[in-house]
Amino acid sequence: MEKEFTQTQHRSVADVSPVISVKHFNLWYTDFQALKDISLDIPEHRATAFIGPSGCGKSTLLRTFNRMCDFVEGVRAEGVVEFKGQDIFKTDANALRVHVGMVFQHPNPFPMSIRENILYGPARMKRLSRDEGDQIVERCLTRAALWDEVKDKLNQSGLGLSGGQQQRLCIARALATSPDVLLMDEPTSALDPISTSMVEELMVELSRDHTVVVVTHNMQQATRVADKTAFFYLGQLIEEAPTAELFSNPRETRTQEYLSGRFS
Ligand SMILES: Nc1ncnc2c1ncn2[C@@H]1O[C@H](COP(=O)(O)OP(=O)(O)OP(=O)(O)O)[C@@H](O)[C@H]1O
Repeated sequence: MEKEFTQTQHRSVADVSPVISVKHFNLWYTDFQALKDISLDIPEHRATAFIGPSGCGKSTLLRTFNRMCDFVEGVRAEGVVEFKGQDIFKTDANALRVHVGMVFQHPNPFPMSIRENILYGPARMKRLSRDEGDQIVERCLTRAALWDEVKDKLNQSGLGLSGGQQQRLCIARALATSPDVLLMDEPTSALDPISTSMVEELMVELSRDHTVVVVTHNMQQATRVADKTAFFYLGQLIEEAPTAELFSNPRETRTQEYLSGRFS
């Protein structure tokens, strides 16, 4: 039987430069204010978790980081979000998404081969030789801990893989443009425990040379993978701290109540 992933060795987030900086950020869906005066730094090459009850704005903030919110009609934002010191609303959104990749809750391979899934992004950035393509495919699938399972069927459809394999394929696809930041929106909520464990291990591994930001409803997952955790409630950032500190010694009453299961 596979061993459950049990990482709890958090890395320090003190004095780590932020790769994303949010300053007094507000966001409205038409008249509804979903994010209220958020200020937060995302440390580079660390894993950060967003936790909080349903509807508190975690996914909205995550989707802001690569301007996915641009696709929603009626969205209005105020305040600043910087990626590597540049205001993301003053840069080209497609260029931003090359550097800030996304993995969704439900695995969503494109209806094409495993190889084509991986090369989808890179092939749009430059013309690739067969060798270059092969190298990217092997590097990304190896990084996503999927190479050994699929190396003999790279030309088969990505849709033919199991749910857990599909999610690792989506992670490999997100890695193919060599992003600095990987956004993950409840990436294991549709997966079985073994696949969940593999993806959690991957998040920790990837956060050594990428920045990982994960939205999760699973408190144990946040403690296992994240170096820093931010707790949101009704569109506000209530508290952010190194993960061990936030879970063992929350400062705010609402954080204490949420962590002790008094509301969900
Ligand atoms: N496209 C949209 N149009 C209008 N309102 C939206 C839209 N997306 C989200 N909202 C609202 O904004 C608020 C924050 O939603 P969001 O999905 O960011 O919360 P969340 O904390 O990620 O929730 P969950 O944990 O359930 O995914 C909710 O009240 C939600 O109904």
